[in-house]
Amino acid sequence: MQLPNVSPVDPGWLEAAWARQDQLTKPRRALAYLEELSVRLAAIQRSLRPELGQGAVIVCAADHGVAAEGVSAYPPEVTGQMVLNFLRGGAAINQIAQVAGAEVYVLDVGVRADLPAHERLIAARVRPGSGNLRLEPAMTRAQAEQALEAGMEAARRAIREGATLLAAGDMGIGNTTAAAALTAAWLGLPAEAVTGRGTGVDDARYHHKVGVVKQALRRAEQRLGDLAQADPLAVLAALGGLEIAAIAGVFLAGAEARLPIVTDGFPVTAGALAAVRLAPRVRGYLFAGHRSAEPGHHRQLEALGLKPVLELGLRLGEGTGAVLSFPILRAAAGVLAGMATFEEAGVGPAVEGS
Ligand SMILES: O=C(O)c1ccc[n+]([C@@H]2O[C@H](COP(=O)([O-])O)[C@@H](O)[C@H]2O)c1
Ligand SMILES: Cc1cc2nc[nH]c2cc1C
Repeated sequence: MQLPNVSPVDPGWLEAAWARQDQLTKPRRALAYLEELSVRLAAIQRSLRPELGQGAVIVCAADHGVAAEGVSAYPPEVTGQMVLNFLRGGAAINQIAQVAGAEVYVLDVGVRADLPAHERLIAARVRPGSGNLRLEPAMTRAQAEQALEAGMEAARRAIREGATLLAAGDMGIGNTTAAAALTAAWLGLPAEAVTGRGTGVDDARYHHKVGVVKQALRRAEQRLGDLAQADPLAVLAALGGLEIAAIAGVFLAGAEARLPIVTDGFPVTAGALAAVRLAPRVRGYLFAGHRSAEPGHHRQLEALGLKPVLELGLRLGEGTGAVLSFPILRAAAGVLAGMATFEEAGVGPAVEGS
C-alpha cells in the first residue's frame, strides 16, 4: 500500500517562533508549556501567527473478538449501541465537541451491529469485528491496510469539510486488551506493565486479561519473531483492533495535510504508535490531549516523547480527552499570534538576565 508522504516539521520555524515568543509582554517563559505548544503549532503551520479554526474528531469504532474472553466490564453489544448514541448526540464526546468547536464523525470499520445510514457515519466496515487475538490474528494484513485507508479517507473528508485541527477517538468493547498487546509488542514491555482495568474490570477479570495479553503476544511472536523489530503492519494485523488501524490512518492523513493531530487515551495512542512506526515524521504533528488513567498510557506517551496537555483522570475514550484540549491549543496559538511585543506595547524589558 501507498503510505502518505509526510513532510518534516522545519526546526527553523521552531526557532523563529521561540524568538517571537520571547519578545511578548510577559516575564520570560511565564506561559511555560503553553509556549512550547504555541511554537510547535507555528512550525506546523509555517506561520508566526498560528490560528486554529474548526476542529474535528473522528471516532473510530469496531468490535473485538477478544471480548468473548471476558476481558471487559461491559458486553460487546455496547460498541454498536454507543455508535448509535454518538449519532444521536447523546454521548460525552458530543457535548465536549460542541463546547470545544469540533465536528464529530463516526467511522465504522468493524462494528457487528447493523447501523442506519447517517450523514456523520462513515460506513467502511472491513469485517464484523476482529478475530480473537488470544487464538488467531486479529485481521489479515490486507484488512489492516483497508482499515488504515478508511481512517485516512475519513480524515481527508473532515479536512475537506473545514477541519484544521484533528483528533481521533475510539469506541470498541475489548479494545484496551488489543491496545495493551500492541503497546507491549512495540515498546518491548511485559503484559503486566501495560494492561489496565479498561472499563473497570474486577481483580479476577484483570488477572485473566493479563493472561490473555501474554498468550496473544506469545502467539504473535511465534509467527513474527521479535515484535519490536517486526514489520509494524504485520504486528497491527496480528494483535489488532480494526479501529486502532483506522486511527493510525487518521493520524497519517492529518500529518500529510500538515495539521496538528491530537491523541486521546490508551487505545487512540496505540494508533498513534502504529502511525509513527509506519511514518516516523508523524511524531512532529502529534499533541497529547490528555493522560488517561489507564496505566499503560504514560508508557506510550513516554515512548512518543509527548507531554499531555491535560490530566483529569479520564478513562472514557471516544476522543473526549483529545477534544477537551482544543481550547488550550487554541489559546496557545492565540497568545503567539496576537500578543504585543515589549516594543509594540512600550513595556519595559527585564532589568536583569533574560
Ligand atoms: O481512552 C482510554 O484511555 C480508555 C480507557 C479505558 C476504557 N476506554 C474505553 O472503553 C472501551 C474499552 O474498554 P474495555 O474494558 O472494554 O477494554 C473502549 O470503548 C474505550 O474507548 C478508554
Ligand atoms: C457506556 C460506555 C461508553 C463508552 N465510550 C467509550 N467506551 C465506552 C464504554 C462504555 C461501556
